Amino acid sequence: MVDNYQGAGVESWEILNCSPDLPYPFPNSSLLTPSYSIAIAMILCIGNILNPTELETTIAKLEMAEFVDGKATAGWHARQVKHNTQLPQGSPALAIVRDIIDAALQRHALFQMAVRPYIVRPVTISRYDIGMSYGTHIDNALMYDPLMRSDVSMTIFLSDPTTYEGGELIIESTQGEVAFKLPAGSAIVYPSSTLHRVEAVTQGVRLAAVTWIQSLVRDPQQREILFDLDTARQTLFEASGKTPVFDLISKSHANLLRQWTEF
Ligand SMILES: O=C(O)CCC(=O)C(=O)O
Ligand SMILES: [Fe+2]
Repeated sequence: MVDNYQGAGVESWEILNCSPDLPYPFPNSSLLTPSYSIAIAMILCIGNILNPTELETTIAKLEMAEFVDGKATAGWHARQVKHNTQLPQGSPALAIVRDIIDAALQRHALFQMAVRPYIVRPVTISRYDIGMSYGTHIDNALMYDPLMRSDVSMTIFLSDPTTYEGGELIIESTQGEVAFKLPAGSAIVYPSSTLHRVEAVTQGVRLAAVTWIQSLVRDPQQREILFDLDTARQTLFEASGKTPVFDLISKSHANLLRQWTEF
């Protein structure tokens, strides 16, 4: 088996345009259109990570669940700026929602292709009521149970963005800050190496699932090259089948993957 994604219909994948200048949602059926608008490699917004049924079940579980102070799971420095609540370990709702999201991530071809997950942490479910925020921080590089390195951070937005004010995820780069607030059920994946924060919620409630991933390809620029090559060869395959050009790109893709993976 070469990989899981060969021949997958590119049209069925949905990349959202992350550009803050454009209204969301901004579904984009072409994988060839750049979807990341700032200089950090591999910031990707993925539409409909959860389908409507999964989203509905998740929200129903969270509406009845009890949340606790989120400081417990932050590193000693992030704790100072973390003002939110989370589902506690042992919460029945957490177990159900984790299963739903885990299954959704495993079957999602675009997530798999862009992130190349080796270890995906069980999600944390957070809730920001009015006045809550999470100030600028860097995510822990190493995480335990299971022991892993965080390469990719992910937020799955669970609340309809029209139901709350504020709560944008802000990612800092040398070129400035970019704000993300995605439709419910959509996700952003971004390198864990970035400083980021969640703006204060000023109206409504922001629910989100966050997690961290150790990738088979730790370098975001290498991940981006592999993603672009994979996208190009699959688009070529859709257009003209298994041509010699397709074979050449597939060869380069496979051989770079061989050079750059670690586990
Ligand atoms: O809720 C978010 O969008 C991000 C939260 C975050 O940065 C974290 O939990 O480390
Ligand atoms: Fe974070």
